[in-house]
Amino acid sequence: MEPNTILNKEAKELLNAQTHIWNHVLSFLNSMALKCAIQLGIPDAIHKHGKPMTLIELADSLSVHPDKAPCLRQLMRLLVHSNFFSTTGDLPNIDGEQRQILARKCQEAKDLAPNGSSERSSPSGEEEEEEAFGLTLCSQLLLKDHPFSQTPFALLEMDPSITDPSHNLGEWFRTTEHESPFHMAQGKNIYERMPSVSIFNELFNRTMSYDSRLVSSLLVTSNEFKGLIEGLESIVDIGGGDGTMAKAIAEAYPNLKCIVFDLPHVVDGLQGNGTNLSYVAGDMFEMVPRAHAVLIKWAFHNWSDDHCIKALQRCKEAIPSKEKGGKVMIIEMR
Ligand SMILES: C[S@@+](CC[C@H](N)C(=O)[O-])C[C@H]1O[C@@H](n2cnc3c(N)ncnc32)[C@H](O)[C@@H]1O
Repeated sequence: MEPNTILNKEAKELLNAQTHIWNHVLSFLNSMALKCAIQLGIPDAIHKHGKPMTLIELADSLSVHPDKAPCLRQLMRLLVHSNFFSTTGDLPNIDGEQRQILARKCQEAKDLAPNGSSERSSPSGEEEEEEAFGLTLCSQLLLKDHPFSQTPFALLEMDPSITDPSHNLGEWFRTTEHESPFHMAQGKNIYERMPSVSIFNELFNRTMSYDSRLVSSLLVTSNEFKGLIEGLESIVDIGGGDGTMAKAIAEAYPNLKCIVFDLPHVVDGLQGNGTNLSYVAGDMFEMVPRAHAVLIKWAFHNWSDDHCIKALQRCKEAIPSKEKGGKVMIIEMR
């Protein structure tokens, strides 16, 4: 092998390693860019427009200051790269002078537009920007009114109360008393904290409900699920939240008795359907309502192995033995 080749390979590997580190260090910007798109309402603005939007139209409809239009373009480029938006035109690099032109065009469009709308006829005689940003399936799932909207999930997981504790992960490893970095930061685990922060509680339950809508729409009528619940008289959804999943099951299988079991602050005040859906409040580490099967969807997600073993033991006590048809169904995080 040529010495030069060896040197090139090493140099390449070195640069790749450095790039790898940089990508990891900066990957939080992907999350924050997505959060910003949600905060600005970009998916809904494009959806409302009914067709892909040029940058100028977008900046105008979002009330982004014209000086910030070049930054909005960078944001959109990043989000196109991450497959959140499509683009009809090329996305060429723009230099300093082009940036100024873009900011000027946005300002002109804004000045000319009647009552602040983005409608304008090429104000400076220059060619209109060709690139226009459209929705992809991923950004459709971020629309506020989409039945499977992932916006609550995104806002929940990127809430500072969830992200801040991870800055102290190293410190957490050196302590014994805290079960999680969240616990170390707040002095409580997420479920103990929830009842006292109603906005967070509401966002959390909404997040889970939207996820259950999506999962239940795919799962409940599948042949695999039908096979699993065949012959069962009752099922209890452990940590079943607001009951979105159990409701879907109860509707699809009117002869199956469905129980939603969750902590009091989640299920208190929720009403069953008077026939095959009911709510029970309690603690899965103490006692689980009796049923022929237990369904566990994301319910063990925030708990230690010891906690999960304890809750599983309670679940086993609540159902008939396997020989008599008892079943534990676990639908965990993908
Ligand atoms: C991640 S959420 C999952 C909710 C629902 N299964 C879903 O997938 O949409 C976890 C649920 O477990 C509940 N939970 C936490 N600790 C519990 C306990 N000790 N007993 C019963 N439910 C509990 C929470 O209140 C929350 O609704």
